[in-house]
Amino acid sequence: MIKRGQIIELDIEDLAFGGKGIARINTENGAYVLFVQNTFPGQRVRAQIKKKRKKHAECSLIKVLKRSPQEELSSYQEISGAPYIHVPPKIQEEQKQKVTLEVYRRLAGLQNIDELFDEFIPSPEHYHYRNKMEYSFSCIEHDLETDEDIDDAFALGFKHRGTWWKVESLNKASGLFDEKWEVFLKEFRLFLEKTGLPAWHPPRKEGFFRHIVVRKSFYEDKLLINLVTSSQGISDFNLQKVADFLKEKMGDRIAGFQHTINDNVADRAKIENGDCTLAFGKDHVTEELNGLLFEISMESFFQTNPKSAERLYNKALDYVFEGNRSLEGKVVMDLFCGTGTIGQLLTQRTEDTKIIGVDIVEDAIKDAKRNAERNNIDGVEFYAADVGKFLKAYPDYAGKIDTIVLDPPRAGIAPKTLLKVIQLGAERIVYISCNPSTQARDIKTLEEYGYQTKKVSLVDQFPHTSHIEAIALFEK
Ligand SMILES: C[S@@+](CC[C@H](N)C(=O)[O-])C[C@H]1O[C@@H](n2cnc3c(N)ncnc32)[C@H](O)[C@@H]1O
Repeated sequence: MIKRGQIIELDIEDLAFGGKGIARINTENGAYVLFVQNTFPGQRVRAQIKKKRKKHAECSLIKVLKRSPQEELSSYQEISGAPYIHVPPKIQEEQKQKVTLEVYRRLAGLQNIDELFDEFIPSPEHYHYRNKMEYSFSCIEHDLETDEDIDDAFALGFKHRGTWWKVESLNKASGLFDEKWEVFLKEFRLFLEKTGLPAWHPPRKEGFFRHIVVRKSFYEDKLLINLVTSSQGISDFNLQKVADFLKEKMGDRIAGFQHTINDNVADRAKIENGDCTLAFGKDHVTEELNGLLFEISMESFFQTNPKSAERLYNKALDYVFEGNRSLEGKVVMDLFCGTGTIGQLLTQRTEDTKIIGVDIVEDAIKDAKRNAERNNIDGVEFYAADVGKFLKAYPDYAGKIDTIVLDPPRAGIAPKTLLKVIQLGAERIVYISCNPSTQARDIKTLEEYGYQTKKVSLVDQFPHTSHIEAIALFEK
């Protein structure tokens, strides 16, 4: 019988939601199922047993030993964040649709999901679609050619799958982000290495270079660069020299270059936070969505695939207005509104509608207010608050809200908050989710309290990953 920690070779036969490949083995107690994250049917893989249950085990992928016959080797460097880079996009999309609809059937109890399913909306671009990328430095490098670790290295790229300390240097474009920048990254790494200052040592929590965060505006075709370092050895660091090198090599593609000193060693600390100096340019970029302009600073949330986000928002608004409804004189709530994009886009389709946006992040609300002003939008009010607390503090909204747009984070809506949302008694709810499994759980509750699921669409915001965005329409 298999044991936890054991390393095993498996043939992946099928796919489950969340990028979990399914393998089966025979044991003395009968057939046994093993799920291996980030794998694809047809692959032979080496995996490690992480969690063992009576009838199944969860494994982590160590290495793909044989590619699936459905894969076509792409010229991009495979990174842990894009396990399906070699699977043709059309096949990725078919698989995503199949496994996601199964989640609604199984977890939400929607046996008629095939009838409710409206459409699968692919990403307009399958490559170079991301508008933000975070690269890590480490002096422990995982060498992709030899599959061995190198200490005292100067690696810059992405974490080796399943580790937080080893980095695989990016030597060519990943296919996800700006190609010109990623081709340049190797040259930038060699330049930074020559400063003599060390890359971060994650286990020892010492070193100088920690991360590079890059934001891209497709509208301006510009990049905002944030170099994050510690303060260890800062007196030997010449920021101007780095700025000059960036200017020389990337020219006016760089909107701004900032240097952040972050000495916080907590693993989950937000890496962009810390003392920030703007070396040149500006500290934000501007993106366009459906004709409206949004200023995005380094820290604020913005949909990662803006071209696909336009399709997502259009579909969500189609659901809000479906059946030629008029929202004139009505109140709409945009809960978990981030920088307020949905509420602002909604005003393009209606007049004299009051929109209330709520998000817990104060900076996002500040951005939302500033962007609404810049786009000359009236009738939208934004509040920085926890949605649950906000609804508790304003019980008078109950019975007065016509439509609610919900777009919670991956973890979904806290059960108590969902009940408060239901108590508002809105006629219609449009629920956007980046995690259909938590959405499916919430659908069960919504249906129990009298909301009927009318339609579900899927939007592929994240090609080459297992992630998918869903939009569901509910009516009372
Ligand atoms: C998926 S984003 C939605 C953003 C927005 N709809 C958009 O498209 O830009 C989820 C948002 O929920 C916010 N959030 C997370 N927990 C929250 C809470 N308890 N109350 C209010 N907002 C919360 C996050 O700050 C984040 O902006």
